[in-house]
Amino acid sequence: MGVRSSLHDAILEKNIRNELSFLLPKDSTHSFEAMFTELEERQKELGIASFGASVTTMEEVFIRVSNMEASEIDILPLQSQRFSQMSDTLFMNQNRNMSRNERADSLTVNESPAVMFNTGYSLYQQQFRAMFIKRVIFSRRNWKLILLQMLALVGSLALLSQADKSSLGNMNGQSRQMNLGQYGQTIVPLSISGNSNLTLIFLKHLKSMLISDNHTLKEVQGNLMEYLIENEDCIHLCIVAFSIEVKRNQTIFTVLFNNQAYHSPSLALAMLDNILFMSTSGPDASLTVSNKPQPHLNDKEYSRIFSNGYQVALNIHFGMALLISGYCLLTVTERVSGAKHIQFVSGVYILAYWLAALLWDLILYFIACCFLLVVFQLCELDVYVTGYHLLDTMFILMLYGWSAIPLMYLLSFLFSKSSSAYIKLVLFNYLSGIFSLLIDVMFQSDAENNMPNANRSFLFKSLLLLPNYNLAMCIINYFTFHQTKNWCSKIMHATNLKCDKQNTEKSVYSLEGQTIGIYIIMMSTIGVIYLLLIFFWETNVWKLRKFLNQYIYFGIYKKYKKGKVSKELSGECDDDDVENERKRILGQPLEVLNSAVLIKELTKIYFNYPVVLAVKNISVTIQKGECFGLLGFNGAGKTSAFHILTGEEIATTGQVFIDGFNITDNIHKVKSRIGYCPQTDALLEYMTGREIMIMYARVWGVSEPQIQLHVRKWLGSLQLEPYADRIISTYSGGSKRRLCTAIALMGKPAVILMDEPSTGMDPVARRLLWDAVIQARESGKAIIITSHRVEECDIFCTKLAIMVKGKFVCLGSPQHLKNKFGKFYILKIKINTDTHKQTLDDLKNFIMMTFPGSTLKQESKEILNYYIPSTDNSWAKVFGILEDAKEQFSLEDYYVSQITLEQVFLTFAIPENKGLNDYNNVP
Ligand SMILES: Nc1ncnc2c1ncn2[C@@H]1O[C@H](COP(=O)(O)OP(=O)(O)OP(=O)(O)O)[C@@H](O)[C@H]1O
Repeated sequence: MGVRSSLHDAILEKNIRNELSFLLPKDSTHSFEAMFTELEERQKELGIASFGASVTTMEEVFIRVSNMEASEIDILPLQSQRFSQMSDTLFMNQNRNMSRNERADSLTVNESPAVMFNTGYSLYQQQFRAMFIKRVIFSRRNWKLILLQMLALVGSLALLSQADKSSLGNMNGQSRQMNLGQYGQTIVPLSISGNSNLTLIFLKHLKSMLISDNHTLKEVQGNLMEYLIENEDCIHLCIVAFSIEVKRNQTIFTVLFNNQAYHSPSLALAMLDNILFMSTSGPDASLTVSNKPQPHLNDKEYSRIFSNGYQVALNIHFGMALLISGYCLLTVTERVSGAKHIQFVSGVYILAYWLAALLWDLILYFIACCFLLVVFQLCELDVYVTGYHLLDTMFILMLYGWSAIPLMYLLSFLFSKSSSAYIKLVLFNYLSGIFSLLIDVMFQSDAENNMPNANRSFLFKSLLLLPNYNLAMCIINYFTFHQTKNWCSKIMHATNLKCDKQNTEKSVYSLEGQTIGIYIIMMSTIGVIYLLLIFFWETNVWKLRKFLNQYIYFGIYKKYKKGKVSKELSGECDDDDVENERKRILGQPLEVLNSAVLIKELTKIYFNYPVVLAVKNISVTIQKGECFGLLGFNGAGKTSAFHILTGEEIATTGQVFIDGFNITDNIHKVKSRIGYCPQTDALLEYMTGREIMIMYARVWGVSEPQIQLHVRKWLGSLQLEPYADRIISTYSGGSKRRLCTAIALMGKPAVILMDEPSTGMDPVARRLLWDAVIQARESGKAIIITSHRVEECDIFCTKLAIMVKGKFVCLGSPQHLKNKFGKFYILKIKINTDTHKQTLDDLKNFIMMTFPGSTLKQESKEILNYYIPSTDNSWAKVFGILEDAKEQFSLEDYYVSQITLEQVFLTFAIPENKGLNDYNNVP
């Protein structure tokens, strides 16, 4: 054909779809005129839509310097000649622009054996497994946190129970020995009036008795009563006192007791009896006197049975709040970081996602409960752990987990930070437990409160929706029920206990009286209710948001901002390509358009204050095997459009069809058809690169035996193998982007969306990314990409749109845009350093005369940089003239290229500019 016939050593670099790219050796610039002349003359005959030329970029030089040829993966195998010589590259386009070389084949995923994807139940099973393993890995990597939560539960219970232990342990009355030693070292005053044998013997035994416990015997002269009242020491230390009065044939023993000491009367009498017994039976004789309360349940003890149940419930609440609230951490983190959205977009079933999470969290919770039962045992809370009670308690605790964990998941939707979610949920759990109990106690016991019965019953029914209330009531009633039963078995006729047969023989699980049946039923039920609410939220919140956005907010906005809506959202555009595309889409039915992605009059308004019109009525189609580049400045609306395409945001008006499915109506069908690399790295940072890739391979349904190979291949394709077994949080920014890209590409999506995928990547990594994107495009996938690197889009995008303030301002292939908006060539002339000033002036005059309207944009000692109008100056003419000038002015070198896409793009930074017709505005 034209290029080869004129230039034999031209190398076909790429041949993709309707686009050819040649490498032209620099030595052959003399033949360029003939080649371009032939192309221009035979343009129609050869079916060439447009063509252009560009020069080697610095980036290519950088890669060369980076020794890529030494690497196993030679990503630029065909470009070796480009770097050794300063050559021009010719692009021939038929509406499409160039692509990367086709030889990055050592990486190609297309060559590997066909990957089998599971569907149906096997896929569900695989996804459940992936989600479960993800949770296990999180717990394994954060084992300290998990352990801390468990310790918080058992620790708080153990500590709090320790404080109550005395009251809990003293349920049975204990006997007490009547012994003066129990009061420490005391003073025993003794007053003797008169003498008798008996007095002497008494004195002897009293002394021997007191000496053993180091008590002080104080013989009082005078009035004993006065001594007892007035002596400072005695006021505190005299528990008993003796008085002996000898009257003729009579000796009177009087024993006095301190009536502030609870046991002193019986103690005093016991001492006197002991001494008298020793007097009659010898010094070794002794009487041991003890008191033991009768098993009688007074009102105080009766209320203690109940209060102890309450104490356990209150103590458990604190630890449970610390433990249960922790189950929101991963859920909030995944949602906020966008990792959950990527998982759903990759096709994870909602059921698999939540049930796997619940199963693993229940396993962890079960382990914590086992520790808790050990603490019950250690705290002597026998009623919960003896015999089959252990199983009952475990059953109650597990039911609480079943109801509380889904509630934590549900409430986690309210938070946007995991740390604040945890703190707030701890408070919620603790306070809801405490206050619900308070309300219960207040309204149960306060017979005088004048709340109507209906309201009271409503209040109690509402409390039953709180897992914490149900747990507390189970703990309390279980304790009370068994303690009451215990007491009833000891005292058959306890007046204040209901010990009748009906009460003592009923089951603790019954629904009547102070039992736990109703709470057990409620915990089982609300667990299911909360799970259903989660599924409802996940599946229907979309519809609710759609209704609010499209009908309520937009309806109101339209009413009050009629003028703005008709002006800004009309969809009309000055650019004929944008307008034609819009008309084509509006004028043809969906089936005729038959595109992988169809965006039809899409508008996105953020109804915040102030209202932001982010996307303003854009329409475009993207076919299979096409790569659509969305260019725009910061805040142009690219990410908003992306969010709508992935179902993260709701379109205010308009429709988006992905693979034929309307995303606004059927978001769930669309999801498994998208591979998405978001703007921010939505990775699970506690996993390794390999682990996350394996997880996504399972999510996509890659058959188990093929997973390792498939993952290795994708890790290799983006040169991630060396870091594959490192935790993602230790990756560099560029490596994280590569991983995100690999995840977006690895499945079997029909459409791949990439939001600034190359941000932070070095040139080598970028090349790898381009190769991977090109391979995906060639395999028939539709790709939509946003990037601030315009040259990147120039390389692999087949269609481009530049977005300014939410609108498309131009649309078409890169070559088309360059031809349309860049009505000039860039000419760089390298002059010899020894060129005379006169010759230089002659050269400048020559250029200005030969190419009228040219502008000298830059001038340095060696280089002259001109912009030459392309109208009336064909490629052939320019090359012909410059070849002559090269000899005439002894130029060292020159090259001509068309303008870059970046220059086209930058012109739109000035809104008044409509392309590059006035190249004084060109940067
Ligand atoms: N959640 C939001 N709430 C309110 N306004 C928003 C929200 N997200 C984006 N915007 C606004 O919408 C406009 C478009 O933002 P968007 O993020 O889509 O731009 P972009 O082209 O992706 O920018 P960048 O290149 O910086 O990523 C901006 O004015 C932005 O402030």
